[in-house]
Amino acid sequence: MTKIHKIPDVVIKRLPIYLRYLQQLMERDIDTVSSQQMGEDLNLNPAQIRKDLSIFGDFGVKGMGYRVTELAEKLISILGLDKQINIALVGVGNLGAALCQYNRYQNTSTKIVAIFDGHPAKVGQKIGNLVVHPMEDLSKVVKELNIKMAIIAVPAQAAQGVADQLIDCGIKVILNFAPTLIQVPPGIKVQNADVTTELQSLAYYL
Ligand SMILES: NC(=O)c1ccc[n+]([C@@H]2O[C@H](COP(=O)([O-])OP(=O)(O)OC[C@H]3O[C@@H](n4cnc5c(N)ncnc54)[C@H](O)[C@@H]3O)[C@@H](O)[C@H]2O)c1
Repeated sequence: MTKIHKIPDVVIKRLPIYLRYLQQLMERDIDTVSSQQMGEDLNLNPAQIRKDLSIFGDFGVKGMGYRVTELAEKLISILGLDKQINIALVGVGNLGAALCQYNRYQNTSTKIVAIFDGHPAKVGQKIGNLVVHPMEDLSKVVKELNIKMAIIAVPAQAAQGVADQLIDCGIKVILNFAPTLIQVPPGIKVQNADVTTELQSLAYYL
């Protein structure tokens, strides 16, 4: 499917939320859903949902709402999840190992397929069915497994260096768990995952 460019990041971030919700409806054999119902269940504005989805085409059926399976398939295609996306993870410490174990049990198209660590004691260790590679193998393994997405789970002071190495190897998108801002060249996408800032913004509602 041809990608529609310049979709706001906030919209792209909502698509997997819609998809997970639609998949839950499919498990319950629900065929159609209105934007009103989606809004209520997802705690989102129905007008916002209609606006988001209309960017990608006319999926709604008047008086019926959205056909659940059809919309889920469209979202899978839009997000590029109709094929397996191989992921490299760098930093197999507490967080990296946990992410790796979690990912193994997920029946999703995004899969951690190779793990790397800079510490000699970590190299060769088995986490689930994956063996920790040394950083020296990064370029070779990334190319062999056609990896374009990576997760950074190293300490903050090592994150930029790791990001640079990943980009040099051909990585295009990075999920960064280190609490630091990474500088990347144009064309590379970084998303930061930070439990602390999430908690801090939640504190406002107390
Ligand atoms: N975003 C979040 O919500 C969240 C939550 C917990 C931890 N973190 C962050 O995630 C990161 C990892 O946390 P942790 O508790 O797993 O740390 P950890 O010390 O247990 O693990 C870090 C791992 O990175 C490896 N490493 C260090 N420098 C490296 C380099 N240059 N190249 C390759 N590997 C290298 C270490 O050998 C170690 O195995 C930290 O930046 C931490 O602040 C984020």
